[in-house]
Order: sequence, then C-alpha cells, then structure tokens
Amino acid sequence: MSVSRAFKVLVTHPQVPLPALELLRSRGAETIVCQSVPPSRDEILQKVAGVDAIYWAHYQPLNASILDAAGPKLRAVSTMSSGIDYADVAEFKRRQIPLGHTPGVVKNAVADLAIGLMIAAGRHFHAGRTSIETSQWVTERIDWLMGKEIRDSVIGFFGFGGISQAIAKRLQGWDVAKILYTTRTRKENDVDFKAEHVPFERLLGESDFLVVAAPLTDQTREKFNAQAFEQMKSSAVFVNVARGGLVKQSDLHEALITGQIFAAGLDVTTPEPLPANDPILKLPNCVVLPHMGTQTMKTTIEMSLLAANNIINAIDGKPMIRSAY
Ligand SMILES: O=C(O)[C@H](O)CO
Repeated sequence: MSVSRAFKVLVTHPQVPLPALELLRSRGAETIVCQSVPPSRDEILQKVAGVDAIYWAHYQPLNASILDAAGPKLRAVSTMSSGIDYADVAEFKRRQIPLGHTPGVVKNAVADLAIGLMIAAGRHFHAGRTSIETSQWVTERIDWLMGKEIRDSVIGFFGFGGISQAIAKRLQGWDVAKILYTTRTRKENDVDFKAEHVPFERLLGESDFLVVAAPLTDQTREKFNAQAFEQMKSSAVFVNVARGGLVKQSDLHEALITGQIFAAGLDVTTPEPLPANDPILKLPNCVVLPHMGTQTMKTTIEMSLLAANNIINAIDGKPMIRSAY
C-alpha cells in the first residue's frame, strides 16, 4: 500500500543514489536535498525545519540539536550506514522517533574487504610495496617477506553478525583449522559455519587471524588494548573492519612494533580521516585503508534503498525494516 499523502524528506547529501530518491518520490515524498559536500551542518539545520523525515547520509552527529531543529512533525529518520555510533539513540528512544539504519546489506562488500585485509596484512603487502619503492627488493634472502596463510589457521571473530558470518561462509572452502567467535550469547546458527562460541580470552589466545566486526558501544570501546594484545599469539594477524574505537590504537601500534602480534589490517581507525603523518602508517606490518568497506556501487545502492524503505515504512505507520532500537 502506498503512502496516501505528501510528506517532506530532508536528504542530507547530494550524492544519495537516484533510485533511492525516485523510490521516495514515487511514494509521495517531496525531497529536499542538501547540496554541500562535505555536508554542512548549517545547511542541514536551515533546511530541516518542518520536515516529516530525515534521510541521514553521512557521519555527523545525529542528535537532539537536529531533532529540535526539525520540530514536531518529524516521524522518521534513517541513516545510510550500518554503524550508528554517531547517533544519540537514547534521545531517539526518549522522543519515540523511529530511527532506521542499513545493516545486513553491507555484509558482502565488507566481508570481501576483510578477507582482502587478512591476506594483505598476513602476506606483507604494505612492506612488499614499500620495498620496491625504496629499492630494497631482497631477492637473495629465502626468508624475505615470509607471511601467514589462511589454510590451517584458526580464524577468530569478535562479533558474529552478518559480516562475520559472510566471512565465515566464504572461508568454508579455504581449509581453515577452526572458526571461533566471541559474542555475548551463542548464535544458534553457528553450526552452519562450523563455528565455536568461546570466551574472549580463548579467542585472543587461540586465533591466528582475529577479525573484529562488532558495533562500537560502551561495552566494546577499546576492548582491544595492551592487555588484549598481550594475550594474542605473536604470530597473529589482527583485522578491524568495524570501528576504530574498538581498538586502543596506541596499544596496537606498540604491539606491532614490539612483535607482540605479527601484523594488522585496518579499514577503520581513530581518528577518521587519519592524518597523513600518523605513526601507524609508517609500520611495515600494518595495512591501513580509509574506511572503504561498503564502497561498491552495488552495496551503496542497496544501502540507499533500505534507508528509503525504512522511512517509507515509518511514514506508513509500519515498523522500519531495520530499526536501530
Ligand atoms: O557502518 C557502515 O555502514 C560502514 O562502516 C560504512 O560506514
């Protein structure tokens, strides 16, 4: 059933894919599209007054100041991201304003990238490239750039939602030794991936590749710190595709320098963007990417449509497809 009357949606970024805008418009939306790149808070605050819905397409704080500026007609907000650590979810709950986000559809693109990082870090892509650029291509050494294989390795996941499960599914054909994961409660479908639910200490102590794919919350913030790295194998490869805030980056830097762990692959850092002179970029055993896990056109369009459908459902008085609370 279509939405019966016109409603106004503020879209906070001019590059939201057209299919999502067309979907909103086909359901009666008047779309007010912000034009600034990067998005300007002033423009948002100026245009948001009186809208029925907000399509939040970037990572600026989504908090009471935006909700106040929107006013009493606001009935739906959806982000175009899976992670919503920049949103004040408690404030949405308090005001009973539906907040949607776009998990699920991001899993395949992020899983591909995570496996890329496992290989890139485990096999010294960064050091290899640097050695060419600095004329240090050491062909005479047999032990040069010796890396870690996924075959016969214990793969550990911190978090076992859609992204981890998409990685585990892909790895079924890679002859891994074991798949372990740590979450608050056991996932009933873990048998589908031959994965074992283990306490955090076992995950740290046994993983050859440890992949972080869990939301950033007060409970997970800086979970990977000096104490955690000390419990990991010196041969371990650490990969983070979640949020930089789950890792105490100075402790990771130390663990990589001292050989506490073997290597790291990071799609997310603190801060973002990472300054060009950040010490983590200088480490030969660390591959760093600029938070590009979902950056494929296919996934971006799926995320944009899910955000639009979240809004349409809420305006129709139905539950959002993926609600943040
Ligand atoms: O949360 C997400 O959707 C991805 O990390 C992109 O930010």
